[in-house]
Amino acid sequence: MSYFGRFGIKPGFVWSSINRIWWLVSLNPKTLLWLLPNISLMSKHKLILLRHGEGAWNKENRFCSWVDQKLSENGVLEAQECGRMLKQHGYEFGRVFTSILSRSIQTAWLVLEAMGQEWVPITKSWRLNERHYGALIGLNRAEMALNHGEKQVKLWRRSYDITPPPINESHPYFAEIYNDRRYNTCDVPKDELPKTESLKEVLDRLLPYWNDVIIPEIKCGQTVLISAHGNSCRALLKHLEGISDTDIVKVTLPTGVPVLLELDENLRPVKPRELLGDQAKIQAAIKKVEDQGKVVEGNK
Ligand SMILES: O=C(OP(=O)(O)O)[C@H](O)COP(=O)(O)O
Repeated sequence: MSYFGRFGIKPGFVWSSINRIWWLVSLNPKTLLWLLPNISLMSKHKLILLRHGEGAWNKENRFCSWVDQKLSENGVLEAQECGRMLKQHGYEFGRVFTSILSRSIQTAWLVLEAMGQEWVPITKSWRLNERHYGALIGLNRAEMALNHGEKQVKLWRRSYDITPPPINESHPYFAEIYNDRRYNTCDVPKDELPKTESLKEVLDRLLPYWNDVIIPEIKCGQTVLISAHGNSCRALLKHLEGISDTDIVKVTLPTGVPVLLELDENLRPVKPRELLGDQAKIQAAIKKVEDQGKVVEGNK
């Protein structure tokens, strides 16, 4: 799909618009002076999506998902650095949204603290939780790749509509997750909470929250930070950027790197997403996350 196609813009429309603009400018070059500032006005809202800083199980290469883990020492530094960078860029958040998992909440606290914006309201919902990885929770990705093949692990991790086997009561983390009282506070009964999810199912449970709770804040003019997880952020990116079911496989987010989306008044992106920070470091971090699903050399 073309770049414009991702945003639902047909190629014919793009060419006819370019021709029309060219025609206007050739009639009167001063049109350019009017056009340039107005193009930048198309961006009405700035939204920051953030995968939390590194958690203890990111480091151990285990599927963490709904297991509640705190940030590692490195994750704390990543979140603080992210806050300092957002402050330098002049961001002033009006609302922050997190999941109900500690690593996303702790990241939001550290970011706001580094920005001197601790007072900004934080709203939490299970609907921003990481994808429920079902029976895969707690397992090591590299060992899974050795036992099931790298291709299968990539399908489980990155495909749109493949659902891993569900978690059941014999799973070592079942009780820890479902006896946790945070799940009594959800807007669905505990026994209706997921036992596994594809990315599609993450989007299905996230969208009502995005539409009913987050969008109204953005439309009121608030600059919003969503501090969430690799896959809940991927699901939202897929929705906002109109990424196809096949292309979403190629999207991987590193920890602690803010993703800037500039949206028009209808909350459609006006330019490609921007991962803020040192681009070489960001590419290396993305590769590191992708490589988590590969067999470790010595074990082949
Ligand atoms: O807990 C997880 O994501 P998170 O660290 O963003 O919360 C998942 O285990 C991420 O795994 P993945 O990168 O294999 O999708």
